[in-house]
Amino acid sequence: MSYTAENVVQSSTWSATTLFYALLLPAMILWYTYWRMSRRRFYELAAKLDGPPGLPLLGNALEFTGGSADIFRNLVTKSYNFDDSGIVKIWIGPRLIIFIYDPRDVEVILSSHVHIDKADDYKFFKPWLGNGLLISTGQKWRSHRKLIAPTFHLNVLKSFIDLFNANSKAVVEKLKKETSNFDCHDYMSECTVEILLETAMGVSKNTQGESGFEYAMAVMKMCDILHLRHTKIWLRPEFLFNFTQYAKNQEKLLGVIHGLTKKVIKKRKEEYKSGKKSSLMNEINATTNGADDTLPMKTTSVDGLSFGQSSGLKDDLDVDDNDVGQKKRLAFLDLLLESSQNGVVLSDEEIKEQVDTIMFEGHDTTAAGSSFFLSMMGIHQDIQDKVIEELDQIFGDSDRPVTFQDTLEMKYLERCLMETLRLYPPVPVIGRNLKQDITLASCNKKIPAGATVVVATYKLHRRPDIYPNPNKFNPDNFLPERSADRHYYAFVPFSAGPRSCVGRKYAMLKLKIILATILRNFRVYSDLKEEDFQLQADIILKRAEGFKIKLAPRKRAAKAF
Ligand code: HEM
Repeated sequence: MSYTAENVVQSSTWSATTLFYALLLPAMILWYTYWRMSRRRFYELAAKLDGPPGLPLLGNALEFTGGSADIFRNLVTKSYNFDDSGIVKIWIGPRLIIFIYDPRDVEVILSSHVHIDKADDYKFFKPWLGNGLLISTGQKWRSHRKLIAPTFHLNVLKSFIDLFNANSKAVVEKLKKETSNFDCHDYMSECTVEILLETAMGVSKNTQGESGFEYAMAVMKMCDILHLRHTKIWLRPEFLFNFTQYAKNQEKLLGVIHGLTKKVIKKRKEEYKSGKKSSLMNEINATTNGADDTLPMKTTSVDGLSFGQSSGLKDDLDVDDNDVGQKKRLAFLDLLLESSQNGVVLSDEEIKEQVDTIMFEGHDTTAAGSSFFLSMMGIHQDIQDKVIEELDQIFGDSDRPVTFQDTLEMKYLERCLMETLRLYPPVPVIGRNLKQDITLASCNKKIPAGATVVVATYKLHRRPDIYPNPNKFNPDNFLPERSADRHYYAFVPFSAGPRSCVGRKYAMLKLKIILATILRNFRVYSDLKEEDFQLQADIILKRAEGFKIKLAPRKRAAKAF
């Protein structure tokens, strides 16, 4: 054998490689042992919590395979085994996730000013929403929330009523062409995006044109991509996602979405510089100066009306008007622009992030809520009769637009809406990352810092000990005397506490006007029953088969005004 220089190099490379692999395995075992030991307390506390058995290393990850509807059904069915304990622990690889659905435990999380960090799953929103209100945390979230919450004050919302009416009328006109079974979600989605464009961004219908429609479509398609990334495990890592066609589509869609947001902000900024007040600001000032006296100026809440949450709960949307000075009563984008002109509170980028966040949060949630409501009406004809009776009492044969006072009188419709949000909460889970241990109020057990806690709203809302016959659609669950007996945190479709939904009152008011307008014009039917629903919970709860209903013009109905 001849020892050429080439052979010597080859054999030393080989022995170095062998040595590397020979050391790799023990190094990995050592690292893993150290890692497990450093998390010993984490594992000890986790072991005390109930949950289904999992596989080594993978944990319960295999439960998340299959289609969205299969995953949802599987998780809900398996969770029944843990109904007595009120919590379910699962592992996805090294990640510990605890689902909670006892109102006492839900209160510990949602009422806290400490546990406000969103779960890692929200990171897919980053390219779209940046550090907007939904995702941000700490001081940034606190200061922006303080700034934004007053723009959802009831007196600001009242000034949107004409726009809500005009868009409701427009959707009724579009629905007239549907003569057989169809999916109402597309209509609800388009309508909510258009309303948001007008109310939050001040883009009027006349100027929306093609760009408004293109934007609405892009928002809807972006939601689809995000939904996919939440359910398809292989689409989660950035480096794999970036290889797919979805990543390319996402880039294009974000171009459209961010393009319009930037354009609108730029235009409004120029108007501000030239001293031109927006038409929305003028309307709000007219309204808050007493043009509409259905509600005293100071009022933020109305007796007997909870605007979507237990009436005993209060959040920063319920602050007294005295604390929300006249200047702060501006429409969303106007307020952000004014703040940025007057100081350093918000940069252009931050304004863009907040506008994008409102457009996302305000659209898909409301579209799902209204589509579930229409489905319920179609299935429960006797209940629809009562809603129609109430509307006929309020409006008679008149085809006049809905006023704020009318919405206060829609008590039965409101109960149906609340019952819809109970059975089909558009946001079926709320995830938080724990930075500190918490002790569960229901059982005194601890959840360790580092775990993800998921408030399982869907399950909480169907607890048999809180809602008798919990799977039955029964609007009487929201009769005042029944609600009064319940734990405040037993009904949280809009979350609750300091990180509650900032659009809660906006959503309830808008939904009442859209849904009342539809039911003044049509009777809803459904061929399917609730047992036929294939629910999927990606981010927003939906019917996988689509929200199929049928409409028939109402005989006595007022024409769309
Ligand atoms: C039926 C309709 C709606 C439902 C069920 C709903 C539900 C929720 C829920 C459960 C959260 C908490 C999410 C979490 O912590 O992970 C939330 C947050 C939020 N919602 Fe809504 N929402 C609705 C409509 C709206 C509307 C119309 C807007 C705006 C116009 C809006 C804006 C927001 C914002 C900005 C947040 C983040 C608040 C923060 O973290 O401080 N939502 N919503």
